[in-house]
Amino acid sequence: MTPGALDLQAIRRDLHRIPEPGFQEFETQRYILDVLARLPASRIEVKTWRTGVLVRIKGTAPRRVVGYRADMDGLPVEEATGLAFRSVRPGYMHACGHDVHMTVALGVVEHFVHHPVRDDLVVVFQPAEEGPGGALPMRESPEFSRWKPDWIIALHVAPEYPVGTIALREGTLFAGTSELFIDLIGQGGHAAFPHRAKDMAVAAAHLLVQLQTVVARNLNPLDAGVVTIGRMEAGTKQNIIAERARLEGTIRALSTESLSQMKERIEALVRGIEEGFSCRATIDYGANYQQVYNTPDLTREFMDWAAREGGVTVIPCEPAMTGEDFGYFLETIPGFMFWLGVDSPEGLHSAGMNPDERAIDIAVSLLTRYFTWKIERDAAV
Ligand SMILES: CC(=O)N[C@@H](CCC[C@H](N)C(=O)O)C(=O)O
Repeated sequence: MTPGALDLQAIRRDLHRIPEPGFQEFETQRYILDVLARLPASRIEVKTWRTGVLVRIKGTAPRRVVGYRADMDGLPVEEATGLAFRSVRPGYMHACGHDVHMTVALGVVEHFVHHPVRDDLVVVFQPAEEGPGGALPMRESPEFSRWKPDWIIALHVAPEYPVGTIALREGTLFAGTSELFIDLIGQGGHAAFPHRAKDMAVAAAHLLVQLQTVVARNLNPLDAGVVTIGRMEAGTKQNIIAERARLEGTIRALSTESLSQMKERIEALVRGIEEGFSCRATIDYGANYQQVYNTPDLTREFMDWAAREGGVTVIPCEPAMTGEDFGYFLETIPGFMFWLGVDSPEGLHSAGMNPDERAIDIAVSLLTRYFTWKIERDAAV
């Protein structure tokens, strides 16, 4: 195989067709393993962890291990891009760009297989970023621990930035998040006799509105937080009073303290609903993600290098309320994440999300030149 022989556009389109839920990325994993099998075996070692893949590319005189991470899962979104290579999985789509992330990672692997550098490079394909979170259990696994990088980076596609740009900042880039699942249990009954029932549709409607005060009336306006209920259901039929209701959402904040404060407030509101509507309620916080905190000196060094030699426009940006379990890698390993401009007409998690594929080559070139420069520069110091 000759350098640059992988057709990255075709790979991205193949991956785009087969989005899978977190920890069910079986076909995606097989596909990645097949692509890796097309590269010369002498320089790479490949391991699997659950539905993820870890690749170690041997350095020529390794002193350190450099890490790069891509995520793998899709989202429950019915694709509406009209693309010829649209998802073949009804109701599932790569609406968060993980198909692009994996393709860039494969491009990075291919480059370093043919252009080895001094240090070992570990490229991680991590499952379940959208939930329930693959980063923390992967980080704690023996497979990852044995190859633990000394520093690690990752990117995320950014629909709102033009191709040829990247955006990042030192310190907090993404919020800390917690999923939120609230179940309300009342008493069902005939629609004609509300006085003999405990209507959880009405209770859920009240709670939905009250939750809007958690940030607006409790957090310091100079702190950032968000509560979104993305799914709500109640009842079984139009003429039966709903015995049960469920609200599903996510809460986010830029500081751990604010996230705890929001949880306390939610719990107080839910207790109030129990009292006011004579019902029982349970709260489940599901998966919680650590903030993505970019190591300041590494990030600054990368921003300076990228503006000078990266061939991209570097945009210093504000933190975003998106979440990313990459924050768990950054909790114990220095590194950073950056936004990659892909100029999509519709945003992340939308049915029309359609990244400009030119960003793939730009990212592979940026990353491979940066790793090469940094590894050589650090070896010289
Ligand atoms: C980049 C991005 O969109 N990430 C997701 C992460 C999901 C976290 C978790 N499942 C939650 O909903 O809190 C995001 O929604 O920001």
